[in-house]
Amino acid sequence: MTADIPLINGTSQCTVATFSKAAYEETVSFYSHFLLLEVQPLGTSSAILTNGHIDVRVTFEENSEKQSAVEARVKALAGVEDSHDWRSEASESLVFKTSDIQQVKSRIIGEKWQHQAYPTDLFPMELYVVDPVGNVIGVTKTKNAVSTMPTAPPLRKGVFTSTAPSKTQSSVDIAKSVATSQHYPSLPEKSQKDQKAIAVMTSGGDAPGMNANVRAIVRTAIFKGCRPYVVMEGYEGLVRGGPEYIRECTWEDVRGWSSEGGTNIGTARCMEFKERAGRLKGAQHLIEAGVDALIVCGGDGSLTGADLFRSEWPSLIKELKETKRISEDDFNRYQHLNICGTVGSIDNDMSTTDSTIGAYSSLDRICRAVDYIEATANSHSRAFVVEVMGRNCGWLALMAGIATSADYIFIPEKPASSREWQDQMCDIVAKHRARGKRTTIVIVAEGAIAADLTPISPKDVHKVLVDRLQLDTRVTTLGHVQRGGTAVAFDRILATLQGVEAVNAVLDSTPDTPSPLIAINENKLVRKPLVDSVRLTKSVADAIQAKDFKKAMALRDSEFVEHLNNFMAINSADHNPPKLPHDKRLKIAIVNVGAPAGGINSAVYSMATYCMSQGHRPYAIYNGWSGLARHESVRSLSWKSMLGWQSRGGSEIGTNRVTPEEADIGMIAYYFQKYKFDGLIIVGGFEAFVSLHQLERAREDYPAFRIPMVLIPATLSNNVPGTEYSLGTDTALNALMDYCDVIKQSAASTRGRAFVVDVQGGNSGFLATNAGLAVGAQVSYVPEEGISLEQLSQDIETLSESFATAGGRGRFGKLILKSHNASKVFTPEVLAEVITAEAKGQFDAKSAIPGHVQQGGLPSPIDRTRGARLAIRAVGFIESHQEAIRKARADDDDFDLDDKDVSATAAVLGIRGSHVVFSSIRQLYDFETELSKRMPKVIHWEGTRAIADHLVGRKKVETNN
Ligand SMILES: Nc1ncnc2c1ncn2[C@@H]1O[C@H](COP(=O)(O)OP(=O)(O)OP(=O)(O)O)[C@@H](O)[C@H]1O
Ligand SMILES: O=P(O)(O)OC[C@H]1O[C@](O)(CO)[C@@H](O)[C@@H]1O
Ligand SMILES: [Mg+2]
Repeated sequence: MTADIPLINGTSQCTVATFSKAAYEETVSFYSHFLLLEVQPLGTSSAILTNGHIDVRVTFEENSEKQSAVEARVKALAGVEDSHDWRSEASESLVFKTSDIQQVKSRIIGEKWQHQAYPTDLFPMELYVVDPVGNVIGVTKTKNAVSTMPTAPPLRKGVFTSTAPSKTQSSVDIAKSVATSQHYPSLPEKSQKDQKAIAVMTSGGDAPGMNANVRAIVRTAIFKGCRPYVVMEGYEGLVRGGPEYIRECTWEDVRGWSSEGGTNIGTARCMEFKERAGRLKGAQHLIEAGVDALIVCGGDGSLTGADLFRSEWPSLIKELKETKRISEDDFNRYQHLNICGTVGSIDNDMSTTDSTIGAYSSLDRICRAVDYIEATANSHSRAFVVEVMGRNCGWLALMAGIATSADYIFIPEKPASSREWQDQMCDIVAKHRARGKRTTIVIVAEGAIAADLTPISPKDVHKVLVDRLQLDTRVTTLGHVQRGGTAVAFDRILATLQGVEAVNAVLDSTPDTPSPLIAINENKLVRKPLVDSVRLTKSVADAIQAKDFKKAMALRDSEFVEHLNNFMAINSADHNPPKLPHDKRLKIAIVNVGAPAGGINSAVYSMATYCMSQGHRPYAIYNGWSGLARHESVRSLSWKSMLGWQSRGGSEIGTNRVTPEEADIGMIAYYFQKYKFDGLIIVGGFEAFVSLHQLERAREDYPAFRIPMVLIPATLSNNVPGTEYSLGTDTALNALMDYCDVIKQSAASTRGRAFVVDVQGGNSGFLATNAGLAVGAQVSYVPEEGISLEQLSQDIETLSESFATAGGRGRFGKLILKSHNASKVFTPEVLAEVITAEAKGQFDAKSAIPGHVQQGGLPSPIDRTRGARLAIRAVGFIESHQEAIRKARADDDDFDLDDKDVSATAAVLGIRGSHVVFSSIRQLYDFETELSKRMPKVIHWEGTRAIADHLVGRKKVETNN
């Protein structure tokens, strides 16, 4: 059958639609072959179905300026190679094979539906939806590339038989014909052949964040025009097979999952999969289900299994073919196993990634528990031995040790002989007690061992503390509490972004590309070859088994080693002799500037204790620059005075927003001179950034500032140039996320309600964007974009559609996050009123103001441990720049501020991509800062916004700026 679609002049600006989002999705999932065409004002296009081929014709106006851009875009959308001869003189003709139609579908439907990566900058457009037999079954709107699909009967048949292109027939006419047609098309058999099916499974111990990972994979697969599947119960589901265990999934199936703990698709430890026979069944079942690609979210064991499965695949399918369990066709089609790992495990034991999904949630549970224990331990002056999980890996114990300033930790990577650990632990604990500490916390990793590989149990430790130190001691085994509860913000965001990246990786993969593992290094997602990560992970375990602990440490990721060294240095502060000789010992000051942020106290505590371990003298400038200028508020920090700071929120040494120039820079220089500071660490946000700039400029007039100075960014706004991460952002994100979870629950219970939440962050949309991603908010409005009327009405329309689709069924609470500075006119109250009015009784909206709750109470483990790490790096910076600045300082007349080596001695310590870097304040202030906005020029989280939108199906209106 041949059906022609009339040519349409695409200049029409009307909104045309034929079906609702739900109907659209239903249609898409019913038909496997769709073609969406775009029609631009620049030209015309048509599609003709001829015997298994779709012939797309694109005709461009002569000499159109945008012609080549459009042409390139059409080519890209169609997935055609450059080598295709798709142009002829008068009109262009592009012939797709039927298999190519899928490409068109997957690219265009997916992208169009979510409006991502669409050429909105090029032209307004119209879209046709054409079913496999050539019927136009939908036309969507033209203006600003926003497709509007209000509720209307689905699947109206509209067969256009005119063979002569009609330039007068508008898209409105077409839509009307479609909508008023009385005939429904006979629905063809679902053909899934060429559409990629992507399955996801969770395996091994469950980990908070796995659900967010599954949600992101399912929705991104749909977004990309693929069919998502879930494999229930981990490898057990693969081995059992069938539709009960390998299930196709829909957009709605995963609604709300990012806020749920555990894994909703089940997990297992499957012994059968460890045998070849089990994997053979798994391969057969995957092929039977038509799955093209498998994403495994699990720990080291699961990914070892995945890697083995991948390497064995050719022999597995060969055997399946020879034993006639799969057909020749299937054998040919499933030649390669397209597999990808997203690492989900609380243990954080996979090499090559800094963090596994779930590890920081587990750490959060541990830190809370130890914080609670501290109170009772303090009351009774008791010792507690706390056992934490981590079978072969000490990451949880180590990080908990830093975050709670535990007295001693046991981890499998650094065992000692039985005598050694007993002596060392008793020595440290006894000294801490002698200096007035009333509590003792010892953290034991589940897999702790002595140097002869014999396990060390909490009972063994308890016995030593009682027998040798006569301490009143209790043991607490935290157990599965550590795997329970919902994921922290970091895990939700990591899991979500890794899920999106996993689908991208699967779609990019060719038979020649190695199977990837999606890792994170510092702040950057990276694809690593799965086989290498598995090999490296195994080599750590092998080295431990071989008692080669040095090698085990060397094979561990560098961040792990850094944390361990830091823990030992901080912990030895009060009793080991200082490391550095007298002539290398310095006087280092620390000051807090700006609003309080989680992790600041940890930075001060770690800086001071690390200084002590090195032999430096740490000073605190209390109450910021004004405290110094007015009251000479400088005190040297003592070990005992800082007990418990690690886990406290706010700023123990006091903070405010006053800059040196506002306070009195001359007085500040005088006190710097008086105390003979050799280095300065500033912890704070944008005012701290400005402070560092002012001090650096003032070096000209005040030699006292000719010392190394470093800023550790700390602000929930995360707007300090030179870093992608500021202390306090994680604490704030969690505080906001917890708040949102609670009100979302309320909204969901009421069924028809949306909340507009006011979010802090100055001119930075970081908090709103990332919290939006973590809680699955429908919309986030940020200062970088503002709130346009068009976008607002589009968002209200989308909200209405969603509520209409839900029809009062199911848990359906909606959140709208609004950065406080996104709009002065649209306050949360006004937004809520407008939305309620526009909803016309269908639903209502309320405003919610979390306010300073967002500054967080207890600092998150991420902020505590990063605070420690960055503070110690900052001290290292001051140590390593002494020589350069001393030389420059020697000749006062010749002190050259602009000398590169000199300006490098005043820097911001930041995380940029996969690196921790020091960037000179001069460079940042002069070239990388939008001063009037108090923002960096480059917004590093911009890409996250598009992902957050596509995961909730938000439609974006094109803006001209
Ligand atoms: N060497 C292997 N070969 C084949 N399959 C394996 C292998 N190791 C593990 N698996 C499969 O992966 C499953 C989960 O592995 P494991 O129990 O080690 O958990 P994990 O993925 O490391 O997660 P976690 O340690 O966080 O609980 C196993 O039950 C088994 O089905
Ligand atoms: O809960 P299960 O299956 O007994 O497994 C416990 C193990 O799983 C882990 O929690 C990892 O998920 C390990 O830390 C622990 O040893
Ligand atoms: Mg494991």
